[in-house]
Amino acid sequence: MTKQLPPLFRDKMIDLLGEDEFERFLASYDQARSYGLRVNTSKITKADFLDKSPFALEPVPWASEGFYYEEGERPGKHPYYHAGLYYIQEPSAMAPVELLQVQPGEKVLDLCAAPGGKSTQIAAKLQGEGVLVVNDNHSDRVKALVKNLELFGVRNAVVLNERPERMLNVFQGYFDKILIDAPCSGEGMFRKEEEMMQQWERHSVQEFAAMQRELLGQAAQMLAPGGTIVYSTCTFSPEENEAQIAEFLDKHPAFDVVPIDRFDHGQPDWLREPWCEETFSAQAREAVAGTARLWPHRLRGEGHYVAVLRSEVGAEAGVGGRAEVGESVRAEVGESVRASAGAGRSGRDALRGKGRAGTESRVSLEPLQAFENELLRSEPFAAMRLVCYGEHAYASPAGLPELNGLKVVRPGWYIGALHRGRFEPSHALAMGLRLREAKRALSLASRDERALRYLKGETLEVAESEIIRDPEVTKAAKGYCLVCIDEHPVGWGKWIDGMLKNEYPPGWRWT
Ligand SMILES: C[S@@+](CC[C@H](N)C(=O)[O-])C[C@H]1O[C@@H](n2cnc3c(N)ncnc32)[C@H](O)[C@@H]1O
Repeated sequence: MTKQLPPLFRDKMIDLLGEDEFERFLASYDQARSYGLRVNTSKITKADFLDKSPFALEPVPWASEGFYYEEGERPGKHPYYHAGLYYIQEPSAMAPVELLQVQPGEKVLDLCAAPGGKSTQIAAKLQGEGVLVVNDNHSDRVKALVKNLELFGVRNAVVLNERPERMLNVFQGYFDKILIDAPCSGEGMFRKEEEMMQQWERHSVQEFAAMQRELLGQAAQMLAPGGTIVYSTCTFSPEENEAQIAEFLDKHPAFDVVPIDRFDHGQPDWLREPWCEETFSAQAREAVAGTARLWPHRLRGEGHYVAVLRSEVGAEAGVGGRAEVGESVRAEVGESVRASAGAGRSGRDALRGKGRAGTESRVSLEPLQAFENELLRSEPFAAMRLVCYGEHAYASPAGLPELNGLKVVRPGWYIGALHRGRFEPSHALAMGLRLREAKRALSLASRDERALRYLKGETLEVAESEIIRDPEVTKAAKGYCLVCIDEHPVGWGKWIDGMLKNEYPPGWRWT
């Protein structure tokens, strides 16, 4: 393995680390890597998960919900994975969100979010309260992001597929917290993913540094006064790390670095030729010592860099000044979602929406209301804004600005389709519910062979007595029911005469 490191990378690391430290660093490439998962505490408490965990777990010291599991375990092949009880995540990658210190109720942006590892971590910290906007400019990667958020049962996320410069006017000074998990040269991932080495040879560090500089400036404009940005990369190069932060601090005097004590420090000494120009202020150079480096030879995880940047409480909103948008933000018919109904019940009998052709349509909400009355014990959308996109209904988190003109992939929690007078609940709705919220449900034990058969998409034999319902409220067993495994929702089924018709989506099935 060590022989295959790109020679230029090897030479640069010797220059940065010195011969002795480099030898220790190099030896880490021959050591086994660590594997991690993070418990979804919006679905299950850590204690309950540890009680029923089928894997031997050991806490990741820097991530409150993170655990190491042993090589050879296959957490992706367990019904609890399909129930969204955890996310499989490299342990060092858990650090940035932990350092963002997200609190329930905050407005949080994950600017470079796909495939969503850190978005799901933020969502768990928000506990369903507040607003989570996640964005990625890569349209294919956004699909995985949507799937991971749905699997995690996130209710309060909006998914965008935008270039950040087009978001500036809409979100000027809006967010309490912003994560920039920046596109980078990926040097810290060489051990985990060897193909990153070929990618490193194709793209220069300078190419990524230019993108990172822009992203930092754009995030500053979308941050509320007193807000926090966490900037992270999975690379070692000072050009993409300390130099980005020093340059940002010199350009944005309203920001300070919040020092991180838990990890090795950032390296002011590396702010020099041949890696960087030596033009940074003494203050900025000193401040980068408060940023963090996660080294694969000094902890159980891959290589990362993290900086926490806080803006002054009294700073002007959008501290970078007014948004400079290269092109005007225009409405994209068919891409944007018109939100027109309030959250109140009275405004819910019909929704005005936009169809793909851009024609205004009125969508009757009666079938959705009938479904809620029949199936849902709680009112999960009560504090949200219902929006329609063609036939598709979403519950959007309260307090969002109008998103017109932006490429919105999900304006909120996807509830289902209103089609020819019927309501078809979405898989995302099932994943975002709890067993206690359903008036009709089936809970299979994970050891019951039908649990796996359900996940494979098979029709099941289910006795009427197995359908959980409160006879006071719902007498009939017939119809939609929330299917759970060990009481955790995994999807919908339709029960009739001793059979459960399987509604588990084909793209999600156990293979
Ligand atoms: C390091 S990855 C993010 C990983 C993700 N945070 C996670 O934890 O799963 C960086 C992401 O940035 C996206 N990206 C690159 N340039 C971008 C830009 N200008 N704006 C938004 N996203 C961008 C890439 O498509 C990529 O998905």
